[in-house]
Amino acid sequence: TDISTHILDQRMRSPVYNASGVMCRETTELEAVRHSDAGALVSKSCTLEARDGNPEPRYAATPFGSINSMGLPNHGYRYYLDYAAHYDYTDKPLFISISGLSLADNLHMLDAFQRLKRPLLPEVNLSCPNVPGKPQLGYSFDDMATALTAIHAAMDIPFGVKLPPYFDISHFEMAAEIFNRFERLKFLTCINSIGNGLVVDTDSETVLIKPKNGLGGIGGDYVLPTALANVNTFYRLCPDKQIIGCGGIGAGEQVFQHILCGASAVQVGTRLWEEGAGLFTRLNQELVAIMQRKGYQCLADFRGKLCTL
Ligand SMILES: C=Cc1c(C(=O)O)[nH]c(=O)[nH]c1=O
Repeated sequence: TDISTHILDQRMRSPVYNASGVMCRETTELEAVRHSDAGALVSKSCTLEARDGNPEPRYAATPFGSINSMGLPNHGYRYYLDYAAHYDYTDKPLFISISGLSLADNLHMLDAFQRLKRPLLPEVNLSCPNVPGKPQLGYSFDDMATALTAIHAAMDIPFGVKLPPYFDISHFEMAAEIFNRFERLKFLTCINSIGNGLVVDTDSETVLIKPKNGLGGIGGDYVLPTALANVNTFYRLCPDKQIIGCGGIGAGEQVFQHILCGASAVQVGTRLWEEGAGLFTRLNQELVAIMQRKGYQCLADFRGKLCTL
């Protein structure tokens, strides 16, 4: 049973890896993912300068997932640039998440990464919901089109975007029309957390996290139907791009479902935060078991083959 996959021309022995933001801010964390059974790794979204992020508590696990308002804590892009400069790309693909506070910052960082002349894969984050005062690009179609036009003009290497969840068919169509303008935009990672949820503790009658009156991005089981809808809809609307699925993955079954909906690879956030890097070994084993039960030899046997009624 072969669970390998490719993003562009880069082979992954497993289709599963971390979601940006989880187990990827420190080089020690990136190395833990690299030494695990994950098929790739992605770094924490970076900004021009290092950031402490929002006051704690800023992450909480809940019965069916998680809520976070980290506030983009990271060491600044040079830290991840150094990791990318020395990385051994023959091992597993390295994705670099970029989340500048301005288009100029994004262009500056992306240029620095492409000048490394290394096969890293930039994932431009259009969907951070937790930087106070910064509306996320993914929900402003004109601003997103402007930013992607400038990024595409500046980028010689292929890149991807990390997208927020969309919920309205016309929004799917408008977003896809924008993405399809850009040939070197090669992958779409769907979805980021569902922004600005609120989790309340009944006993204390209090929110769980400190920033933003307790509002934060929702992940985990709660978001699986939305994640699958975004994966499958962009899979159908953007046939020249690969889709990376993210959202609601806790077992091999959800890995299978994301791939069935069209994903070429999948990322795990909440479940990885809660379980640790051994998760990847478990997910790979569970995916193999499902494939064997169904008689599939490889991921292409079922990728994108979701049946409709
Ligand atoms: C990059 C900021 C993000 C953050 C964060 O750092 O607060 N949390 C998310 O759930 N998604 C993000 O994209």
